[in-house]
Amino acid sequence: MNGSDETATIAKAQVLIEALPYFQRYAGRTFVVKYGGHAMGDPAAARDFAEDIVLLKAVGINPVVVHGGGPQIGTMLKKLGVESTFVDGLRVTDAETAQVAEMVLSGAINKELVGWINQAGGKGLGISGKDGRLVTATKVQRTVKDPASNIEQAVDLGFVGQPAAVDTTIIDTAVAAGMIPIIAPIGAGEDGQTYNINADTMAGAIAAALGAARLLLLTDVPGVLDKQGELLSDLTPPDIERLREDGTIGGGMIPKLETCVHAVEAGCEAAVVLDGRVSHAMLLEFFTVRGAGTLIRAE
Ligand SMILES: Nc1ncnc2c1ncn2[C@@H]1O[C@H](COP(=O)(O)OP(=O)(O)O)[C@@H](O)[C@H]1O
Ligand SMILES: CC(=O)N[C@@H](CCC(=O)OP(=O)(O)O)C(=O)O
Repeated sequence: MNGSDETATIAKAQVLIEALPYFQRYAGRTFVVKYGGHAMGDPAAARDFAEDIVLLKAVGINPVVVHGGGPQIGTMLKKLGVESTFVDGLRVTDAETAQVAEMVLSGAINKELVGWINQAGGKGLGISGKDGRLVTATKVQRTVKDPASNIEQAVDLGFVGQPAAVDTTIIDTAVAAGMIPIIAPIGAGEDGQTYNINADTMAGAIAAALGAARLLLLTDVPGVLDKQGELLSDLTPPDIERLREDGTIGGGMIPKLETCVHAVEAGCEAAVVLDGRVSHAMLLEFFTVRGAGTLIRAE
């Protein structure tokens, strides 16, 4: 072992020693982790992510992974010559787009993630919201303001769904059998219609239904930032409302934080927005005194 290997090993051991009380505190609890499509782009980071998930399982925590894949769906649609548009961060989904989204999310990405988890020594079980009737979806209804008249008008997003009911039996069964559920954000309606669901929304609904100790949203920023770009480390739902009103948060951060508020108000203990680009970001968040990212708790 050379000098720099030794230093790295000592640093890892120090993180693990610091982590011991946290392992005990969370043993037997569920962590729902949303892994976004952007974060998956870097194979080294993906390997670290899979190792962290398997480590959580090894120390007695039950990780449940919900993955995205927006950029990957976009690439496939482009190859097929299909145009994609978004309303409030949601992909307008016609029948062909729904088919492509299911193929990319439930087929390619889901199985790739299962592969990484298995390579890291875990037992991944790849499913979507359809399996075991995990998520029954209903169509999302949205309105947008017409800039000319300032009047709210209904906009049809097609087959974009939201979880209306969550039956966690398949997750409970997989966890009891020592597996790590890896969930694609696709659901079916009562009538069997396939719905494309925003991955943050899917993760929040599952975290709420499981009464998870944590909902973790791994994204491409250090957390929620103030107007000066400084990290806001603790937020409550009223803080989030204020940040929204004064324009501090925008874009994709709005649905993300809506999901966090919904989850913590519906039974998840706390949600965290953190930087999925940072190596071992989850371990730093959970198992160090300093933490990382933005923690959101109900008041
Ligand atoms: N106050 C804020 N703090 C951090 N990010 C913000 C804020 N307001 C808007 N954002 C945007 O939200 C983005 C994260 O949301 P999104 O792009 O939907 O992430 P993901 O693809 O990981 O789901 C950031 O990259 C940033 O551009
Ligand atoms: C309705 C809707 O927008 N669904 C998303 C599902 C994937 C997703 O949310 O992936 P990320 O987390 O990587 O963005 C989409 O079609 O892109």
